[in-house]
This record gives sequence, C-alpha cells and structure tokens, in this order.
Amino acid sequence: MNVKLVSAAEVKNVLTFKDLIPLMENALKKFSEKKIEQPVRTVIPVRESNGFLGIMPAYSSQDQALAAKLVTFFPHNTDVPTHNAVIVVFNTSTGVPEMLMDGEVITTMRTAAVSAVATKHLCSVEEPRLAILGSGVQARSHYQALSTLMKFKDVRIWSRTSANAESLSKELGCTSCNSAEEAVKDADVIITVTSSSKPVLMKEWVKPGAYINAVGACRPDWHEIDPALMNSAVLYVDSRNAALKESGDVILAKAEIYAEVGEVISGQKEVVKGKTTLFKSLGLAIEDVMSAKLVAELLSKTE
Ligand SMILES: NC(=O)C1=CN([C@@H]2O[C@H](COP(=O)(O)OP(=O)(O)OC[C@H]3O[C@@H](n4cnc5c(N)ncnc54)[C@H](O)[C@@H]3O)[C@@H](O)[C@H]2O)C=CC1
Ligand SMILES: O=C([O-])C1=[NH+]CCC1
Repeated sequence: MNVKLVSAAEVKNVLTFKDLIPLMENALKKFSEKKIEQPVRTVIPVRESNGFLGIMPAYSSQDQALAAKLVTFFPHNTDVPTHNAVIVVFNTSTGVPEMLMDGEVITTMRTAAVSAVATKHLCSVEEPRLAILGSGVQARSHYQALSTLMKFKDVRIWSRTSANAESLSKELGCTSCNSAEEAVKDADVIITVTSSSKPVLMKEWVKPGAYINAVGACRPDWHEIDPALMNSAVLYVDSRNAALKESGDVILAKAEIYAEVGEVISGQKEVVKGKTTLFKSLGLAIEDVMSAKLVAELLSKTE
C-alpha cells in the first residue's frame, strides 16, 4: 500500500477561507439535494475522558470524492488540542487508499467556513455587532472566517476562563467581557463555540432578531443554548438526521427544525426574515471529504 501522508503544516500552507467558504456552500447544497452518500456519524464514547471517537465517511459521485474522517474529541486535553483527526482519502475507481491527511486543521477551518456560509444566508445585518462565547480553536477560526465576508461594528469575546478571553481578544483586536450576558448584549451575530454541556446563552440576553451560530454541544445530552431560545428562534441545521440523533440543543428542547441550511442555498426553502434565528451546526463528513479533495488538488499544483 503506497499512502501519501499529508501533514497539518501542508494543509495549512494551501487551504484558505477564500477557497473553502464557496466549497462548503456547495457541499451543504449537494447534501440537502440528497446528492451525497453519508450516514449520520458513528460515535464511540470514551467515558473515562468524557470524550468520543467519531467515524465520518462520505462519498460524492459528482465530485468523485470518497473519504472518511476519524475524529476524537477529548474536552479535558490541555497539552494537545481537544480535537484530533485524520482523513483517509480513497481512489474512487479502485477503492485503494491514496492519502492519510491531517484532519485537525481541516476540521478547524471547514467548521468556521460552514458558519460563515450560514451567516451569509441567514443574517441580513450589514455591519453586525459580533459576540463569541468561547475562546478556543473554533473561536479564532470563526472570527477569521466571518471576517473574510463581513466587517463588524464591534466584536466581544467571553470565555469561562477570562485570561483566555483576554488573550484571544488581544490577538484579534476585540473586547473581552466578564460575562456571556455582557458579551451578547445588543449583538446582531452570536457564535457559541464552547465545550459546555449546559446552556451558556440565555434567551433573555439575546436581542430580538439576532442571528446565532450554535457550534458546540454535539451530543444528545449536551446543550449550549437555553431551551427557551431554541423554541423561540427559527431553527436551521446542517443535517436534520444528525440533529435529531446528536443535538442535545434540539432534542432536550424538543425544538422544531425549520430547514437545513442547504435547503436555503438550493432554493428549496425561503429564509424567514426579521425573527431571532439560530443555525445548529454539528459537522458533516461531506464537509471534510470535499475539503480533503481540495487540499489534494492544491498540493498537486505545488509539486
Ligand atoms: N459543529 C462542528 O462542525 C464542530 C463543532 N465543534 C465543537 O465546537 C466546540 C469548540 O471546539 P474547539 O474550539 O475546537 O474547542 P477548544 O477546546 O479549543 O475550546 C473550547 C472552549 O470552550 C470553553 N469551555 C469548555 N468547557 C466549558 C464550560 N463547561 N462552560 C463554558 N465554556 C467552556 C473553553 O474554555 C474554550 O474556550 C466544541 O464543543 C466542539 O465539539 C468542533 C469541531 C466541529
Ligand atoms: O464535525 C466534526 O468533526 C465534529 N463535530 C463535533 C466534534 C467534532
């Protein structure tokens, strides 16, 4: 077996949000048009660490892209990232594995790119006030991804560890806040990227008509969002099937899903304007598969 190894550094060298955001828009569209083969991911709990191993395969015939991501999430990691992943890329004619690619950088960037696509379609404020709850890997990548699409009136960051919020705020040129309530006050766009299993964003803090990217809480018994907010917002998801199986925010609130964001992109569903709106992101294998194919193509141009 002759498998090419692709490191995180090599992925970082070629992958940009400029290329990734339209690619994720296309991936979400195709997924909701049922042009993608993708089961809801299999998750193996690692209870001692409150973590899990996720198994995420997908195939796009149109793109001739066949791959599977193996991703671990160990929330209490300190010396290494809490998320680690590899992506195996297969030849679609022979099924022979051709690449073993770092999946951590791809996960970091494609997740933020998906939120940027959802924000583009679901938020109509020109120069929004942005609030980010969480100060980790996804907080940084979300700021970077959304910044490629829009300017912000101001940006406020809250984290349960104030030193981390201060550090990221200094790095990004934003304001750190001492409470989540202070951070989200009057915000037009709110991003929740914490590893909390209990709500960190309460309905009464959120300005009517605001837009929320809810990115954390990917297990059926974890939630980041106040159930009252889940039930009052117009709710979009990346995948209905995934949300109904994996999302504690949806399941525990018994929230009604209005649409997949891919249905908006493909024109199957209209955007409901003027109401508090929430996109629940869980992460789809096709996002990783299409990202890995792009990285392979970009790397081949550098050889
Ligand atoms: N929707 C998707 O496609 C993806 C979602 N995620 C999720 O996004 C979230 C953030 O991921 P990363 O930034 O990579 O993780 P990270 O470990 O780099 O950052 C986690 C952040 O959450 C905060 N946090 C942890 N426990 C908390 C608690 N109990 N209450 C409040 N804040 C808490 C930490 O202080 C840190 O600021 C995670 O829940 C992760 O599972 C990650 C990758 C893809
Ligand atoms: O899509 C993904 O890779 C993940 N979603 C939640 C944790 C990792």
